[in-house]
Amino acid sequence: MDNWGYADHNGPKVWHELFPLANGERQSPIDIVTKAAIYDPSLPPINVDYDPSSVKLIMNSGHTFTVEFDDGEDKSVIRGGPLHGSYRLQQFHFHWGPCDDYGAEHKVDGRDYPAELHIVHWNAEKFSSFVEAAQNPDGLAVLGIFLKVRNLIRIHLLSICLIFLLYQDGKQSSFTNFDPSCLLPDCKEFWTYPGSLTIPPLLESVIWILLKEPIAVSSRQVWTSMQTFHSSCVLRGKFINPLCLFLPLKSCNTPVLLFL
Ligand SMILES: NS(=O)(=O)/N=C1/NCCS1
Ligand SMILES: [Zn+2]
Repeated sequence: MDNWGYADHNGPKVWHELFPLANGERQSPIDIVTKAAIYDPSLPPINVDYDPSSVKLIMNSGHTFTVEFDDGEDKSVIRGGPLHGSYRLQQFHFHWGPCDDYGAEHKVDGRDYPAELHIVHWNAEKFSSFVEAAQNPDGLAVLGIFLKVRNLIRIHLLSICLIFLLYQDGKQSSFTNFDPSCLLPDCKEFWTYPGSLTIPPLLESVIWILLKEPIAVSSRQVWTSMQTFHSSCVLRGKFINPLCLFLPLKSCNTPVLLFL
């Protein structure tokens, strides 16, 4: 089943048929039961240090769109929290659903969020490549951020927009000067646990760091920008780099994103 997906015939319920790790000991995603979480005062704060010039391209992977970074040196790294040393930024991507009621991968006390951002890093202090790091229990660190909407229609619009982009399967576009730390909430309190990739091959090599505070998608802005985005795509008929359309605007202490 190379064409794994999220349908009944190739979705998570049958991934174990070709990816036995699906029945492993530290599989992600999980439901964060907040009352069962244990506060560890010895953990330092999370510290991200991203160089905007390290962004390379945005591509449609067929399951999401991924923004990739130059990870040939320690230009953009994350440190702190449960991590020993620095982990190098490799890419970020989103997960969303067919409607605004669910779509994120992790849950919090059984609650679904409409979408989830994953910022992926690998342990370049111990390993020589992402691929090698991904084979080891402390190889990857993924920073997970939940997305919420001020009113539910908005993530649905995001899905519509991104489905449009996903029809451009395999397409990619160059991209310059983007600092993903603008996508983070001001509050960096987190939950952490040892888990896995949430998509095949489901490798159990991820130290998950999930921020407690979700980021907000503005409603008024999205509606306006959706019209602009739709007309520009229809007029040009070519792959539009969606990240050049994110305009993080700080407001009420939460980065407000313009999803188009
Ligand atoms: N969703 S995820 O971040 O756990 N999965 C990934 N697969 C390849 C790089 S990150
Ligand atoms: Zn992911």
